[in-house]
Amino acid sequence: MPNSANLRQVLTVAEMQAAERDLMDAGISVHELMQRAGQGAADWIWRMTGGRPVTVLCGPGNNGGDGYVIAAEIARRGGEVRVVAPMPPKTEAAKRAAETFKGKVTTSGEGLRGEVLVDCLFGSGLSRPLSAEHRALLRRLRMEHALGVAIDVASGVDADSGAWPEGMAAWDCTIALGAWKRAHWIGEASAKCGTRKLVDIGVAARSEDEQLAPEPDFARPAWDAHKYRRGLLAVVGGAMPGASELAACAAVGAGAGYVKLLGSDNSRRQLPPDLVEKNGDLTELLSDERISAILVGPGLGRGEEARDRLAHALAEGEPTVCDADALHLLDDEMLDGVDGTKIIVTPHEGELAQLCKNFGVIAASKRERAMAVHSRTGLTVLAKGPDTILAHDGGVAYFPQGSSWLSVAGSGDVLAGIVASRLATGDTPARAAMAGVYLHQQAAREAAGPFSASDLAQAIPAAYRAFL
Ligand SMILES: NC(=O)C1=CN([C@@H]2O[C@H](COP(=O)(O)OP(=O)(O)OC[C@H]3O[C@@H](n4cnc5c(N)ncnc54)[C@H](OP(=O)(O)O)[C@@H]3O)[C@@H](O)[C@H]2O)[C@@H](O)CC1
Ligand SMILES: [K+]
Repeated sequence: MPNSANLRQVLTVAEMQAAERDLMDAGISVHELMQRAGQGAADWIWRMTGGRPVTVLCGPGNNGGDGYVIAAEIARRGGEVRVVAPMPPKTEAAKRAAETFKGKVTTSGEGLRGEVLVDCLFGSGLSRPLSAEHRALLRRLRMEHALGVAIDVASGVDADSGAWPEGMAAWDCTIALGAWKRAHWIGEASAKCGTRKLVDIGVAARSEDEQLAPEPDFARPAWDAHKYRRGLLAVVGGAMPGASELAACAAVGAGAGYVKLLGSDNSRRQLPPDLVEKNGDLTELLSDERISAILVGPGLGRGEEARDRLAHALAEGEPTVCDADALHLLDDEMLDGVDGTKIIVTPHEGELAQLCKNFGVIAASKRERAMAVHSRTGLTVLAKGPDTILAHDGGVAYFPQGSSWLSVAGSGDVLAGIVASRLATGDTPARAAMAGVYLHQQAAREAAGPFSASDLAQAIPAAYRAFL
């Protein structure tokens, strides 16, 4: 994924329209933008499909206009291409684009069997749900073509929420025009848009409020590094030691120089050789000045003792990751006198709902819930799941979708360990969370599912190397 700011920004439909106006104010016509968008998309389609017969479904607006540019360009390159246009072009730019396509145009495409379907029925200008007729047309054409490519956003998708039209088949590829929209990264649309490509049409970086998280760029330890300088992470264990051990194992390979497990019992268990465990009075154990970050929550329990251990951990004022059980115990009372901006919470859907309840937050979508908890508390909120969303002091960050093999018990403990390890190295909460998600996803690639959570933890050093 490109790392420059304008190619990472995620724009709403309204922001995209404003960006388009800015470009026009700078003297670039809609026609020129459509040429850039359509030619760029045709380029990707040509590369992906290698000249196989293409059907372009064109709607009445500028998304349809892009479709005519794509069709004309494929024909110019010698490809076999036809257009299905259930409605004639309505906008000036689309009419002009339609004139440049000299090939076959039909209104229904009945009896057409092709190899590649390019969907330009509706894009970001969708103003109401798809009619039954349009749904049926899309479904039929999609079934009759082996490969489906959606232009900008799949027809019928709400570009701002990622809501997917019921019963609509998934696409193999979606080519975003000008900038990413939220639907490329969140909601059901993010899971069904297939491979994502972005065509740069010259939209400038407008704001960093919403962006695709940049990939981490790790460096080797400095020549004079030692284990404490690289970061000492304290993992506060609790009633169920397995989860905190797993998180600690994951943390070992993710950047911190030293990971210490602070247990709550003295029972002798077989620990992995890289883990150091200390038992005893938590306040005393946490008083080690060299500790640079704390992880608390996995296996903590939710009773009085757990509450007490969490309060002790937070009282240290160190950069801290709160996960799992800690997310049930966090509330205004627990955060009283604590600097929330130093804390990352890593909730899944259910835990995010619990946080909302604990902090009296009511919001409709996962994105809004994460943002509301962040603005209410100052916490950095990493709302994990198939569409992970990070609400942080710089705005909202989105991520490519990770492997579905990550849906395994203990996967969340591994993520918490990785994020905490990054925090221990001195990363800001936002950077630690972003790097953590990418490392977790890369570890899943390295472990090549199906894997257990401990296989995943073992794959972290290899994942780390991928970002060096
Ligand atoms: N922004 C940029 O910089 C650039 C944008 N570009 C492209 O423009 C696209 C946005 O174009 P757009 O605004 O013309 O909207 P689009 O999606 O074609 O649809 C609007 C038409 O569909 C109609 N309509 C809507 N919903 C309907 C429904 N359910 N059922 C039936 N009709 C429905 C609607 O009718 P109306 O609501 O007016 O009745 C109107 O006629 C964008 O996705 C990108 O591909 C690039 O070319 C260049 C740079
Ligand atoms: K489309």
